[in-house]
Amino acid sequence: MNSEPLLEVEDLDVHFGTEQGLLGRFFGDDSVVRAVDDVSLEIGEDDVVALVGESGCGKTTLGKAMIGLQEPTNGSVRYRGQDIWEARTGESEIPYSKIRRSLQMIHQDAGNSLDPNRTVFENLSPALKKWRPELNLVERRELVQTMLETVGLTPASDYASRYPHQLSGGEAQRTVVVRAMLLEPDLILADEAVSALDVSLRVNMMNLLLDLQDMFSTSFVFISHNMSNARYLAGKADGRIAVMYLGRIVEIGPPDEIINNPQHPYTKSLIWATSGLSEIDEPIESPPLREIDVPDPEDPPSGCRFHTRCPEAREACTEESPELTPVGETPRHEAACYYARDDREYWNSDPLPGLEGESGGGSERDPRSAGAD
Ligand SMILES: Nc1ncnc2c1ncn2[C@@H]1O[C@H](COP(=O)(O)OP(=O)(O)OP(=O)(O)O)[C@@H](O)[C@H]1O
Repeated sequence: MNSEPLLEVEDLDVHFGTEQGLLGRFFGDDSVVRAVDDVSLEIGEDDVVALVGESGCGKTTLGKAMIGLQEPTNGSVRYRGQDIWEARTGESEIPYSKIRRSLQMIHQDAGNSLDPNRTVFENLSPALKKWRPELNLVERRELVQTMLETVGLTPASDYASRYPHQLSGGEAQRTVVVRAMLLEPDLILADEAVSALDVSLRVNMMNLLLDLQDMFSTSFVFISHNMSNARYLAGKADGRIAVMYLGRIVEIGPPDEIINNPQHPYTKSLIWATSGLSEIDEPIESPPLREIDVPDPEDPPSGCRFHTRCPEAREACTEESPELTPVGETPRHEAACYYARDDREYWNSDPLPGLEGESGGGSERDPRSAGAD
């Protein structure tokens, strides 16, 4: 990975106001969903990050903000040093059109993003016409067919003249991937790009994305609620897994570390929920959670947002939200958890009611009992 980041997300918030009606507004009840809250993340050249977390934790919102499709409430996203939203709204060193072309997205529902009344070539050609005006029709056709061949849609001339309804789900998805790749982007956001496919096609599709990533050195952000897929994609590409919970990244690191040496209790619960994932999997009957229900994102818990479900939670966790900090020996492994970093204030505070004396309270890791400072 090159040292200069391709994308820098800094202190990013994306908050959505919710419809309250006249009465709610009159009484000042302006509820806000903090879909993304204080997220910082760097994506390098030729870098791969798999973003995982439960439904509604903010993965798509963060992804869209990263490629300029969602306006931040606070904070910034910079592409090669240029603030994307400043570029969009005014003067900039890198024109917004260049940024737009460089940051592409592949949606889950490929079929719907193709025009049903146009052939594959006609679906793919307009973007080329716009962004590669130097190419004539013959050259555009050649390029489209070469890319169709690259993704295994052969004979390419046959596929180029098909209509979307003549494609299977996997073929439509490959067509959408070609459309994104034709623009030679620096980064592709693949939002649940394989989850709509049959299980048998998923691995093929993931392998294709990895091959393209390798061939063109394109950076990828894969959004997935599935830890196995995240591990496969980030593992093969020597990338990272970022775990999101209620708008925040709570742990990030190399896939082997995240899976076999998770530090955040939420990551542990995700791994628990995915059978056969961890090499150190010990059969635990019940989920490593105090509370199954996810809190209301309009009214998230104070302090660490996971504290209401966390088996390691102490009073300190209800007061302040821990920052992502390096954990363990492995570079690039960070967790936002007091327990993971043997925080003194945490260990000096009381376990939450109902957790006193439980094994989950982590007393055997208490650095005070080990004589740590
Ligand atoms: N345009 C919007 N207006 C209001 N709330 C929104 C909007 N978009 C997303 N949200 C809310 O923001 C939160 C995060 O949504 P988001 O779609 O980013 O989560 P996600 O992790 O991608 O979920 P999923 O895996 O189900 O797609 C959710 O509570 C969602 O209801």
